[in-house]
Amino acid sequence: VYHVERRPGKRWALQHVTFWSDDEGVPCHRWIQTLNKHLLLTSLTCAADNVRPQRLLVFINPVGGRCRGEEIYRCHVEPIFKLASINTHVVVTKQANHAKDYILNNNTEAFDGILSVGGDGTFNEVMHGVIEKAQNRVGVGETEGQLKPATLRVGIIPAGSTDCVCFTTIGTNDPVTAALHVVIGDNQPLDVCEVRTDKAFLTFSVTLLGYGFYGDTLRDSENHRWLGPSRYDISGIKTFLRGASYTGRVDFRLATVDATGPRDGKLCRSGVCGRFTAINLSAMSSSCARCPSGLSPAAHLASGSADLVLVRTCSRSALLRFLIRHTANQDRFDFPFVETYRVSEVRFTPIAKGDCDECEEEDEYSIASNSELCRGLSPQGATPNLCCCVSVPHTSTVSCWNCDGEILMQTALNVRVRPRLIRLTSRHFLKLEIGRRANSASSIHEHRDRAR
Ligand SMILES: Nc1ncnc2c1ncn2[C@@H]1O[C@H](COP(=O)(O)OP(=O)(O)OP(=O)(O)O)[C@@H](O)[C@H]1O
Repeated sequence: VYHVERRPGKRWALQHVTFWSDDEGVPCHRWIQTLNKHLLLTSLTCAADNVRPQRLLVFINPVGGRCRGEEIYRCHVEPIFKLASINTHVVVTKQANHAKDYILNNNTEAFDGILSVGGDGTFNEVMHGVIEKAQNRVGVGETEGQLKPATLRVGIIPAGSTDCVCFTTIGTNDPVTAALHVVIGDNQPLDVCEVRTDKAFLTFSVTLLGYGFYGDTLRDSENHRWLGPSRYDISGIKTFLRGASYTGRVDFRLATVDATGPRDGKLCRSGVCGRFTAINLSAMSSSCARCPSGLSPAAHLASGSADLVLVRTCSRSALLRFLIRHTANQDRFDFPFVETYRVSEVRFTPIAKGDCDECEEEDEYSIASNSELCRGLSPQGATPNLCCCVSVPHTSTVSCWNCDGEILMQTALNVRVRPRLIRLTSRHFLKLEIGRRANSASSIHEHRDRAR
């Protein structure tokens, strides 16, 4: 009998127990029948969507991370699925967007779920595919109304560079652990951020929307792809040394736990304006091996909100202290230049010259000097004539957005959290929630549901 054994570091391993019987009158197949019947009963008495999957569609990205996707799947995951009698249809992707197009153009009703073997980019493709399919081809993003939650579960077997989605949801980027979560039928709803410009839908995001520091780091890392995952370290150091900050206005709607409505008491904050080293919006804690507790450790997975972290312009030493706290288990928000909000909607606008009332004010944490002022056009020409307080030395007057590891060139964005839009084949680990989120009614409900 195969079973899951929990190991340190949130890892799960496959173990087995062998039973012997001296009584020849109890044939082996009766033991097996009884156990299978019991397993079936257990699944049926849990929530209906907790049933173990029997047929999965699997996409393998052969070029993600260290190009080990196929090897990881064949050596570590496929044997587990065979033991669990899960039938699979495997597609090795041939180019970007192959997985999304496949989902949209083929019948997926026969499957209990779709897995991506790769990094966050591959997962993102699969997620876009299932969300778009769930809208019955109405055209995702064409409407600003409700979006239908996707019923098909999506899962991730980590084989990428950062594997943020996997690490955040199951606590490790170990492929065997991820496969075991799939096998036992774990699933968890997940909020998704819908990203638009004023005119059009752009994309969905689940991990990080980062402007400034994380946007610049990603943009620079694209020049060093040949370095593999370590390109993020090199580019992170370069971005830190540049010390750029950008001017903009951030408007947002604070999240509350109640349903929305004209009398819901939701507050609408507007006009947080100034120079920012980083603007981060996380719909989940966004953790990875380097930053195990994540960019925003207490972000919920499925509460209809996201965590907005505004890092105002600051000295390099202050920024370094802020970044170092991400690697240790310390409060990274306990700095006077860091503001945090739990929000349901955000709008970001880069500020044009003359539009910023706060430019004249001396910023306590500013590292800009007049010699660093840059008044050129943005690289995209989208936001020309930027405010004179933009302190971007040497190169660019605007940053770009890092959207789950992909670059967005549009700088002015509207983001709305779409609650529980997809279901993930994972189990949210409770310790973090109980320890840090006990003051939230929604998390208390989540605990109660889970306890049931
Ligand atoms: N066969 C392929 N050839 C080229 N690109 C592909 C192929 N299959 C998928 N892709 C694209 O590769 C991109 C990167 O893949 P992925 O995100 O899985 O790896 P990564 O960037 O190394 O990992 P992470 O996102 O975790 O840092 C994805 O955006 C995906 O669309």
